[in-house]
Amino acid sequence: MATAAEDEDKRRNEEANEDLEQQNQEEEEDEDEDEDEDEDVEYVPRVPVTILTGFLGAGKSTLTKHILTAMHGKKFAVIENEFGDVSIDDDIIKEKSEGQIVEMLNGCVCCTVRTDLVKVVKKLLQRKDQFDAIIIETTGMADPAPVAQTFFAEEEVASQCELDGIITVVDAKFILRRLNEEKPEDAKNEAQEQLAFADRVLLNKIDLVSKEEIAEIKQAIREINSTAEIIETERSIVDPSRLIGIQGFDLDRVLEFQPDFAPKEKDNEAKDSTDHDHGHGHGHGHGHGHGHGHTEKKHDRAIRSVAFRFAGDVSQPKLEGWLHDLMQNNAEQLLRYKGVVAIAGMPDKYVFQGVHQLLEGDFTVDWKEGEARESKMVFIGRNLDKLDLEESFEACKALPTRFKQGDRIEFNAGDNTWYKGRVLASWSDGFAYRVIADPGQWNESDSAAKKKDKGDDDKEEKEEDDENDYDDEDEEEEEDPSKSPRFIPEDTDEWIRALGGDKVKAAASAEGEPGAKRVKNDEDA
Ligand SMILES: Nc1nc2c(ncn2[C@@H]2O[C@H](COP(=O)(O)OP(=O)(O)OP(=O)(O)O)[C@@H](O)[C@H]2O)c(=O)[nH]1
Repeated sequence: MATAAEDEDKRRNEEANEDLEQQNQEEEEDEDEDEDEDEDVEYVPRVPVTILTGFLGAGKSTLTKHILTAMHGKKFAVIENEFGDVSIDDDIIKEKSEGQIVEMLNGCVCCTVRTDLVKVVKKLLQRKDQFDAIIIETTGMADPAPVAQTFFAEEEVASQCELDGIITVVDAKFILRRLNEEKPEDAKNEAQEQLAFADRVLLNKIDLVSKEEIAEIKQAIREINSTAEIIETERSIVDPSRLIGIQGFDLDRVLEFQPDFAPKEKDNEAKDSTDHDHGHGHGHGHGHGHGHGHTEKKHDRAIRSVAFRFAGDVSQPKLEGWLHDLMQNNAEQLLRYKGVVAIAGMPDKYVFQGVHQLLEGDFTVDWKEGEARESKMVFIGRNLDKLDLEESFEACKALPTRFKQGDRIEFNAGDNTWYKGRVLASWSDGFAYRVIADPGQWNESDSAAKKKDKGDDDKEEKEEDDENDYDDEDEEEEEDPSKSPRFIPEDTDEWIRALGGDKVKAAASAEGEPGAKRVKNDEDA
């Protein structure tokens, strides 16, 4: 026969489930409404933008001309960026580009003329019905990052344009020399930088090098950027559809990326990362190792890519913290990164990508049935410490939770108050737990008392609240933990504990045992 405690337990469970059902129904209704609203919004496609980079004389203008003539039926607006006032490329390109729009931009697009770039793009957007896409040919010395950033950071530009990809043209004859060039402290090696950002690499002028040299160059490029496709060309001749419309910056497309997980790389990386541990922030890696043996050269390069993959799920709050820390501490070093992550409690893949601190992340498509949930990512940057990245990411792994569905617990609702309640689900919607408080856990007089205790500092705020009774009621409704389920970010004693947590802890330490013991459900009833 059921005891009174069991009956009470059953009743609370039923109430909690009813609440949950009602909430789910409301959420579904909201979603339907959102969809209806979406249907009313006119969808205006954004103008794709391709950035062409590559060292001086690599073959960028040759490529631009080729695209303009070979991509029949498409119209482009080309932004030509040159250092000097005399625009030679302008004339050459205009010759080739009947019906295409060519805008010149003097000065280096990544430094002095960034605001000019915005102006030129805005001007072009006024007649965007006249072209299908924009191509920006940067000067050979340009850093692609600020150019790319313009298309995220400038609101008007970002809302009408989308970065399609960064194409880096490489001069096969000189690239190794450029990559190994020693630079003064703090100076950037532009050739490394341009390769790091690339979504596609055009290995041009292959007529000037041997097959063995091509293999060596590809290896050197791979060390810097393990994800970009390398296309060998002569006179920059390539099917333009391999370069334009690639959606290299599209989050969904990032799903398709396959970082090169060559096993040999792993050994090198581990060694490499310790090499770089001692030198932070000063472009180390140029200064030592003057030998010109090929193995030595590898370790001279400050820019490299590190890629890794992990099986299993990660915790969303931990991942967010990790990405936040990365952006705070390493944004300058991180040139380009992409990742696909399995988040505990979420059916869809989380995809992130970015350039320096401009991180974009979103949930995209679902994990397929039977597909192994795993996380894979690649970081391309300066002086990256692979071990550190791997270890810090591994710390984001979702650990098994202590409590299971139906367990009675106490939880912290973020107001330093412990509420008694029950676990509705674990690893739910990216959080460790979804819980609901027992009925009557929260009441208005407690809340008023808490507010009073907060003292005079909040007086102004309170007056504002009084003026706006309607909003106030809404807020309190939402904050009532007895009415709506709460999400608990982490399975720690700071957020969730066994019923009677403090008492249990005291008892446990009195017995000389570390930590709290689990409490049986019926002990509380
Ligand atoms: N041998 C050889 N020469 C090439 C090839 N591609 C381009 N060139 C030549 O290399 C020179 C430089 O090419 P451009 O296209 O002007 O190079 P760029 O990258 O635009 O140069 P900058 O604007 O100065 O940065 C030109 O004389 C081209 O004709 C190639 O595949 N093989």
